[in-house]
Amino acid sequence: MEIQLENNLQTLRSASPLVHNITNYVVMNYTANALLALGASPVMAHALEEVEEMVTIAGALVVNIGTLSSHWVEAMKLAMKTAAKLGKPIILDPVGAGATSYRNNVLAELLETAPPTIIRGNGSEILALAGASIKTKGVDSTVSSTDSIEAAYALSKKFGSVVSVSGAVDVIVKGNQAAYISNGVPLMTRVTGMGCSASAIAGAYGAVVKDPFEAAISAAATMGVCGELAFREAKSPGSFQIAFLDTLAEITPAHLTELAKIKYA
Ligand SMILES: Nc1ncnc2c1ncn2[C@@H]1O[C@H](COP(=O)(O)OP(=O)(O)OP(=O)(O)O)[C@@H](O)[C@H]1O
Ligand SMILES: Cc1ncsc1CCO
Ligand SMILES: [Mg+2]
Repeated sequence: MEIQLENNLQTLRSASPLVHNITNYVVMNYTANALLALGASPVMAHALEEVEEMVTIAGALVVNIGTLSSHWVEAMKLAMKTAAKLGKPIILDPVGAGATSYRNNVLAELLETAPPTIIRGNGSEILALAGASIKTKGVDSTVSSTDSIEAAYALSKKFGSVVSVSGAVDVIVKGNQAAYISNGVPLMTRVTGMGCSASAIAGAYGAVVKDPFEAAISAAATMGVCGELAFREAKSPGSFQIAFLDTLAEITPAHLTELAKIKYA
């Protein structure tokens, strides 16, 4: 399988798609900055009164349940329903799945509302979403991405979604296909919002790349390669956050093909 990493980044930058995010208070600002830095156009909107219109003008919808509450859930459902009707890609980040029963129940409702185009979460979240009785430590994973491959396949088959599991190796699954991306640096787990940015960037690629498997791979490779490049400049959490944003803006398509480590199975 040949992924057009370079073309996809160029297309993202020239199209600058509007990405509609319903995301959490913790990462809202960082996620918007990450999308802008890479070349997309973010909007954060969660009012029930406007999500329908916003999805209509957006290229993709990213739903992140990080700091959910009941009003937001209604807006998430309406936004997902609208995106599905309009054929726009839906990215679901099941933040904290497996930590509380409220999160698990809401996720079940969201999955019933509309099947996501891409589900992007860490190992624990993907296991929990697939129905395993796993206890996620708040929003942090307690298992490796490679321990959730079977869960990722099961979810992909059940919902027809691409499932992207982040970790030391990112595992991306669609049907019977899998891609393994060995980029990134462990420091990425020491700052908040890297996973949420990965999901938002999957939305940006999803808006411009037809095949969601390819979009998810491009997003994970972009995150991982940017992590490695940023780590050349910054070795501590605070400065790394800033260096990572700078790198999203500075990364060239050639960097991606030079540094991305992708294997297919
Ligand atoms: N040990 C690691 N080595 C290299 N890269 C990593 C490692 N762990 C995570 N990453 C990278 O960090 C990014 C975020 O993945 P992570 O699994 O931490 O997401 P997450 O748990 O959903 O994050 P959050 O909820 O805090 O936003 C991904 O791009 C992933 O590839
Ligand atoms: C720390 C945290 N808590 C709820 S959402 C969030 C951001 C990372 O997912
Ligand atoms: Mg996360």
